[in-house]
Amino acid sequence: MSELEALRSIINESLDILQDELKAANLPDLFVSKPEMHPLDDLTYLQTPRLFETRRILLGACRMLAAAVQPPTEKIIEEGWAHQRSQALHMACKYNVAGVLAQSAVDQDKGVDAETLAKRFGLSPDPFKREMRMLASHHYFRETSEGHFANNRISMSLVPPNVAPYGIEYIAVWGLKTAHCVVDSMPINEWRTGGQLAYGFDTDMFTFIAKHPEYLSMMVSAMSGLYESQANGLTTGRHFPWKDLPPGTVVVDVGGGEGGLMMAVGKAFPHLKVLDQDRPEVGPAALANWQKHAPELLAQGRISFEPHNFFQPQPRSGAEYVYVMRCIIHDWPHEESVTILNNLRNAMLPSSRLLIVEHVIYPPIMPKEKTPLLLANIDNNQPYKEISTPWPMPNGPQVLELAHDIEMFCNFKAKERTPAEWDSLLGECGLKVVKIWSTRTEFSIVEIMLA
Ligand SMILES: C[S@@+](CC[C@H](N)C(=O)[O-])C[C@H]1O[C@@H](n2cnc3c(N)ncnc32)[C@H](O)[C@@H]1O
Repeated sequence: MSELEALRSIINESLDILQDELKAANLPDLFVSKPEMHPLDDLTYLQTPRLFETRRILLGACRMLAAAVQPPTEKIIEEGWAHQRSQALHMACKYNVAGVLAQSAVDQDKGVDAETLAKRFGLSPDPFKREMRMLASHHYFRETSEGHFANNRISMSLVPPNVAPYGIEYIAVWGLKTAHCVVDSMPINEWRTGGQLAYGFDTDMFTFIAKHPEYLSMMVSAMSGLYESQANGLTTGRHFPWKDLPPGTVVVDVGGGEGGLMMAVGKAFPHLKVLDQDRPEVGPAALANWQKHAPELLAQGRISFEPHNFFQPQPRSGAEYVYVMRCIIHDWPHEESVTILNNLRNAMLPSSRLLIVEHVIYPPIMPKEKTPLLLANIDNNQPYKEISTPWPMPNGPQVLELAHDIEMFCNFKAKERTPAEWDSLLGECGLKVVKIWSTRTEFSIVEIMLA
């Protein structure tokens, strides 16, 4: 069978399974053009294991099919222009174009002409129209007739308070400038990160952005929105068995930020207490977050904040503690990561567990054997586990996870890790992996104990 034939059959079979899964979950078929969100677009929606895997495989197969069909030079040049798309999305978000087009006065069949929209935003009509047209050609909006634009399902996710606009602001403003310097940051003797070269600072990034409220708020909004929406997928008992932890266990979130993950854990598991450790200046924001979103946890005394510097010894040691770190180690170069992990290792007992929640990278290796499509074998009543990708698709596809990996290099000369890289780093710190739990989010949970 040729690659093209194999991809055709993967796509056909996966589409059938996708539609069956949607039907079984009482969900409408997926679509692009209608100006409304699909229930699956709610980032807190927890998909069945088979639905999640089917979408993952289908997307990978469609991307590979496009690579087979598109002339290679065209693909290379098209993707090289990706920054234009990113800036067009930035324009759409900055002026809340999708929000304006979602107003009830807008005729969704006709849309609004670019000139009216541009005037409202104080922009030149012709370039505005052309930016919108480019977005429409990538299915972000609809061009309903020449120069008239309306929302579709994709642009509806650009309407605040959905999290996508905050992500785009970070990517198109901060991320673009740091990415521009990434190649210059790669020579062996260049110690500076892409971010340091781009913005001209020589401290770590957290120190720099703490002094620049415009970047700080951009990052906090992008991270908290995206991270919070993943909490549901991380706290389901189907992944790490939180529910089996003994009553009274205290989950210590090291570098827990505004405490979103701990709030989700505390709400989902009433037998647990949660403790958020972070830099002292983060405490008031965490408290305000819980007062607003989880006053009951505060009243029950099950959630609290403790100032702690993770470069200092971990003060909480004992059988009642489970440690969590989400998106911490990936922010630090090797030496600092070892220090942070050693501080935790020194506090851990043989029975202790450390849960690192990060993007685990599975390299996109081409399959040597002809793995069949295994979607139909997935049992929705069993815990979620990634299936091997069918031939001829490479392992993965992990487009988002790998983008985060490069972003960690741009910002910190840090990284996301493969399972082998986790073994190596943890081994250096007297720790070892118990299990890597896949979740139906972009994160995995790496369960760790003393070696
Ligand atoms: C990427 S955020 C992750 C926040 C949180 N774990 C989450 O997933 O939502 C990194 C966190 O590390 C914290 N941090 C940075 N340096 C720290 C230090 N030396 N000690 C403790 N926390 C620190 C920051 O304040 C920030 O909250």
